[in-house]
Amino acid sequence: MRRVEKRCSCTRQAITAGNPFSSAMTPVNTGNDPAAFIGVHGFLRSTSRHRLVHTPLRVAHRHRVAFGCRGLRSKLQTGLVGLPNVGKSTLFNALCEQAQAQAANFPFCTVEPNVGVVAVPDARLDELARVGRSARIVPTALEFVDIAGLVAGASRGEGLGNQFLSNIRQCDAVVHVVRCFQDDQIVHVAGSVDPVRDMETIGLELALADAAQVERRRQRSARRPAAAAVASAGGSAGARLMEEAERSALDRVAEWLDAAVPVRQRWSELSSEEQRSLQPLGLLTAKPMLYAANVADVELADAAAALNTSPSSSSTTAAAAAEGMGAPSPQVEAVRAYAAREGARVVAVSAQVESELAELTPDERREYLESLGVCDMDTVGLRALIRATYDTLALRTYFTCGPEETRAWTIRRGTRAPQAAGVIHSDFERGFIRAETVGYAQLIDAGSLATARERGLVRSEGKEYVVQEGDVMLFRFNV
Ligand SMILES: Nc1ncnc2c1ncn2[C@@H]1O[C@H](COP(=O)(O)OP(=O)(O)OP(=O)(O)O)[C@@H](O)[C@H]1O
Ligand SMILES: [Mg+2]
Repeated sequence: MRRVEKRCSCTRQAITAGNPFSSAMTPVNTGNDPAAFIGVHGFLRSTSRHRLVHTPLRVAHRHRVAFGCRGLRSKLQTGLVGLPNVGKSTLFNALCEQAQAQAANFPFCTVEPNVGVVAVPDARLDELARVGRSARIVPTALEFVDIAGLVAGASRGEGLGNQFLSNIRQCDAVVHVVRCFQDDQIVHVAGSVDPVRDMETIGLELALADAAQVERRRQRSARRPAAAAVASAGGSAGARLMEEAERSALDRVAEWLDAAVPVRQRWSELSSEEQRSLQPLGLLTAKPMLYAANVADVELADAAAALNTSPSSSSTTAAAAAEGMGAPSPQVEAVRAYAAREGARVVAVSAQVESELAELTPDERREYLESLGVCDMDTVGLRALIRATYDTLALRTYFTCGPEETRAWTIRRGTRAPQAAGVIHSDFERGFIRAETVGYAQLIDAGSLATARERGLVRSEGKEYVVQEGDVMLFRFNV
């Protein structure tokens, strides 16, 4: 078995997103029968009244993007957060299958945040492409951001300063990377490996940063003229209500943070006005978060077997034994128990294994993973982490499928059909007429769009339709 030495940066070119499952990017059966295509060419023809369109656009993969340009971002960003030297950049490189971030055995190796585009694995794409005889597959993608390590006191400017907290503020979700691997050669800023202490340290710094932010906001709103006075001076009732919502939200959140409770844990207790009033603050502990337990290579199989059980289960040892795996290490068990108390999800990864896999041929990968006792990479490592991140962000996928391509699109839960169409192009939203829609399972079962139509499975959905996970859609629009 070839073991790969630690990669240094700049040894490989940035490569396209989609490589976590690059086989899915290769063309599938193109077929010769246009009539058999889903979304036949007629859908692309313009008529005087309207056009029917399926995915004419090409995916715009980016390898480096301007950080913090929220208005320009097309993809949701997830920040990799944690203490220095816990493996964030190694994981980031593996996620992006590129060595664009410098990963090395010294704390504060990363200073500027690196941003990479990562394809979201989805086995349904292959099936759809087969049915649609699509020339290619385009998965949907997320952006990951490799953020500098935080240390105790970061909220007061310790370490490399609390500007890194503002890097986290720009993200939509957080993956907290926790070191569970023992290796005397790899420096730990606190001198020993203790994942729960590390989780508390980072959690506390984020809570302190939020508390300071909330306090500043409270002081500012105290300096504002009282709402009643504004109202009597002609201020709108809506503005007054919003101001009241903000005051009460700030009071409640300050109380939770005082007790070191992450805001995300109690977010649903806030009214929708209170939630809206807090949005501009970008509170760090309000962001969806999951833990990535970074384990040693030999621990990966056992850790994954333990952590893939439900976060609320009280013990994983029995579950692991039932799976025929060994018990997880005490570190992994401690991470699982801590996360369970918070109701957070944990995914086992080995940044080291992932970075080594990226250097191997498919046969070598299989051999290496088997030697580690890992049979199914979908349930451990990066694929599991990407999927878990997607779920943590409460995202949904719908598909478009035609001879040119089968493609996955990301929307937030609860998105209506016109806004879902707008993810493809703003014209589709502006001129939305209706969406021809069939569920993924029904389409696969029917074997072709024609058969699905014959069976009455293709519905014509209007502007109020809330797009469901796995919908396959064709948008009819007129601009
Ligand atoms: N699972 C693992 N097992 C063994 N070594 C690992 C593992 N994960 C990461 N490492 C090693 O830990 C060291 C630190 O990794 P890396 O530079 O990715 O940390 P980082 O969290 O990005 O640090 P910083 O915050 O300083 O940027 C590297 O030498 C890397 O090879
Ligand atoms: Mg780093």
